[in-house]
Amino acid sequence: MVVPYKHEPFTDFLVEENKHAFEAGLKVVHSYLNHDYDLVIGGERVATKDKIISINPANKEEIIGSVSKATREHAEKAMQIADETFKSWRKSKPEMRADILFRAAAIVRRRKHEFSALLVKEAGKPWNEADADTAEAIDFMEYYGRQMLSLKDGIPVESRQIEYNRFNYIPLGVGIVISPWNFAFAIMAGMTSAAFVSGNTVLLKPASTTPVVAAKFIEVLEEAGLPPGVVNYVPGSGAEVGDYLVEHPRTRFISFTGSREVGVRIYERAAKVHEGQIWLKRVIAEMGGKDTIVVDSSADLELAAQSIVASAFGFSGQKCSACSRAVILEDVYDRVLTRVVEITKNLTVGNTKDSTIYMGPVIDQAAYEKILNYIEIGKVEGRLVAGGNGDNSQGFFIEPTIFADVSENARIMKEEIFGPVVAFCKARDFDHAIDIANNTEYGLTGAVLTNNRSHIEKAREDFHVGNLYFNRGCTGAIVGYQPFGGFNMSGTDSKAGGPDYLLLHMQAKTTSEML
Ligand SMILES: NC(=O)c1ccc[n+]([C@@H]2O[C@H](COP(=O)([O-])OP(=O)(O)OC[C@H]3O[C@@H](n4cnc5c(N)ncnc54)[C@H](O)[C@@H]3O)[C@@H](O)[C@H]2O)c1
Ligand SMILES: N[C@@H](CCC=O)C(=O)O
Repeated sequence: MVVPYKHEPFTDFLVEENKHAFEAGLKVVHSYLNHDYDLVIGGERVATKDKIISINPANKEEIIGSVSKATREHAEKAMQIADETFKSWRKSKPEMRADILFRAAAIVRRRKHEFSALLVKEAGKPWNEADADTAEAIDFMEYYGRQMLSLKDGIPVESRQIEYNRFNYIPLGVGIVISPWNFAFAIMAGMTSAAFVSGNTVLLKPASTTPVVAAKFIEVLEEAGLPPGVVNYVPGSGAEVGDYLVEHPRTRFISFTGSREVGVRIYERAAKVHEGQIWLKRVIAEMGGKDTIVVDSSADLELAAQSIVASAFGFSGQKCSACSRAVILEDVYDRVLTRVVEITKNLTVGNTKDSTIYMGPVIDQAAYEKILNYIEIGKVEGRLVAGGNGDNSQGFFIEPTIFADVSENARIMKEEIFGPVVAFCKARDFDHAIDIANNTEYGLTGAVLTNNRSHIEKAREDFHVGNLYFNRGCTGAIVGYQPFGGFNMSGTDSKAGGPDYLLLHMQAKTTSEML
């Protein structure tokens, strides 16, 4: 019997011992900086001349690793191997597949601070955010392993006296896992684990800015006993390898997490049936957000201000769940804004190798430019009350930025910025606040700060987001506790870390035997 699932606790870095343990993790990562990582196809290492160079976004000079870059030929080879491996893997015992995940989780837990330190280096995460990312990766493995055990015998259905009916879930086939850089470990590991524990084989294409943590995860899976060919590691260009695999007739499903733009492209391309294809591809797509915190007049205003700051600027606002719109009822608007500005002006920005830094860099030059461009738009659409500047001399740093008095139809109220920028908007009353919150094509997360029960009930019914929180911020869902996924253009609401997630990777089969 496995012990009941419980989420991995977060580390308190005020405890000296934990701080030292994390520093030791950073040293381990330093010992393998600038190493080469090969593709892994059918268990074989394949080196290519063309490389993806992964750098530290806080220090452009520091190379995290050079990663081989798959071409279409490599992708084709990996597809053939995954397709072949599926013939045996689909019949492997679910208990064995779950055991591999439990062992992989145990290996990561033992090397927890090393993995988090790698996220500090490769993604520019502050220590607490990196620690949460690693904890979530462990949680996904522990949770999906248990989910597989609970689904392995199917669900009872009725039988008449003359027959014996069964209803079981079987795997789909080869899945393409395309992961983002912002939860470079958790989301990548979660999507991959769900796919293979359900009996599918996988081609994993991680984000090009964070491929090293994915290479390390592959090593963990090998150590945990995953047979060759079940998960194949094929980092490469989205346009070249991504499109090729999405359109491949042997691709059975695509599990994607990333931007709306790429998600829609994948959804459209996957819908086309190609020659030789004998199924309709399934697409699991989790995309962007434009998430809102609503504060009413009855709220604890200090809690509201702290929640807005943490949700807007944690990991530099680079979360699909980040608060990029604060909608405040007009009678408390000035007080909340003043307090948020005050807290924000005390936040530290810099290289997160130092544990005391609150906010690190944004991920790369393209993100830096895009965010600064939105800041320029914000200067026209609102009143700049904090931040507004960037510095990319060493890394890609942008100050936490607040715009006040932004109209509900402004671009910075509608478009995902994916950086440390929050817009404040005034609402006449609570109904107006919920209308503003819903006035976007996304529907991922939201929060309401209130002590008014009827406002809670109204928001529960009318605030149209996949993850709605009361009296807290809008980030930080925990696997198995707050299944995560959004409505509308935020994706297919697949609810990662929830009880239905594995079913998206399987198909139900009914068998009926006459007695
Ligand atoms: N809803 C969620 O659960 C969730 C979680 C994390 C991030 N996100 C979203 O992800 C975005 C940030 O991540 P990102 O910058 O890595 O997103 P992105 O869409 O740029 O990239 C995501 C992945 O898609 C790949 N890709 C790019 N073009 C492709 C193509 N043509 N075919 C196939 N794959 C292709 C990328 O290489 C990467 O691996 C934000 O919009 C954020 O809101 C959503
Ligand atoms: N699951 C994370 C967000 C993932 C997207 O970036 C949260 O709940 O904050």
